Amino acid sequence: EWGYGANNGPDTWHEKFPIANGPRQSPIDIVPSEAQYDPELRPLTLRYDPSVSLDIINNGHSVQVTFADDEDKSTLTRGPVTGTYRLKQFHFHWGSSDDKGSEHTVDGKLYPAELHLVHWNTTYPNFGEAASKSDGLAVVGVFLEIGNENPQLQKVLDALEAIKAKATQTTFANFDPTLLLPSTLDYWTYDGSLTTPPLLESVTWIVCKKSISVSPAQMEKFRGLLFSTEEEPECNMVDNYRPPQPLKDRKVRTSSA
Ligand SMILES: O=C(Nc1cc(S(=O)(=O)[N+](=O)[O-])cc([N+](=O)[O-])c1O)Nc1c(F)c(F)c(F)c(F)c1F
Ligand SMILES: [Zn+2]
Repeated sequence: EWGYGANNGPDTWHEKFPIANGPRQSPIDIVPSEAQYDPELRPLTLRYDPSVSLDIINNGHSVQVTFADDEDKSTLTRGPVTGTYRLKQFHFHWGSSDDKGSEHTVDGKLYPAELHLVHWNTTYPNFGEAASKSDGLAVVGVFLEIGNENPQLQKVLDALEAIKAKATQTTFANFDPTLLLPSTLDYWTYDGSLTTPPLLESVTWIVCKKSISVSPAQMEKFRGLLFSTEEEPECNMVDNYRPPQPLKDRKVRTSSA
């Protein structure tokens, strides 16, 4: 089973998922001076409804909050996409120390963590169908930076005690992910992939320029999670990030000059 360890980590994924060496893999190092301002890019419109948040899961790779996606209640529109994309889940990637943890980097800078909000294109019947199409998914990435305690993030962290081990979950109702977003939604965008197997090249990445805060104590809460099940020896869930991949024949566009 793939993971982030020495024997099953990102450098081995190509064995079962050859697309790992494909033309549009994620994450990437974002170089702001090389990003192309595109005046046709519209503001990103995120409209989230807390009533459709369902549960919080330790899936053995990350902590994920899932949403009911049978109606257009939590959507992503405009920005670099056409049509309507529905929020399916959000999750995080983080490090074993504050000097690493994000998947995207900016001029080589790593952040302590990165939030991913995963949406699927409603021109397709469901998430699984969309995930195999080149315009099927849109993931919003938000960097977490060490600073003041983040009260909205704390609601997620307070639920972690109940889902310490892999394959555990609990209900997580009335959570509004809007409160996890930065104050302005200027972004970089490029065509990429899932950053975990199956690494499908179906993601329009929308990486926010502004970060949100996380305190050192809050980072420690993420690090208390386990990759391991209740039956296995404890293995802390840390460094669950894929390193940057070759840009190859791609351009990064920016929504603001
Ligand atoms: O649902 C998925 N979510 C997902 C994506 C990422 S991601 O880091 O790749 N991402 O896109 O942000 C990270 C985590 N995570 O919990 O760490 C995730 O759970 N992945 C996924 C899948 F598991 C499949 F079996 C599949 F068929 C498919 F189409 C998928 F897209
Ligand atoms: Zn992710």
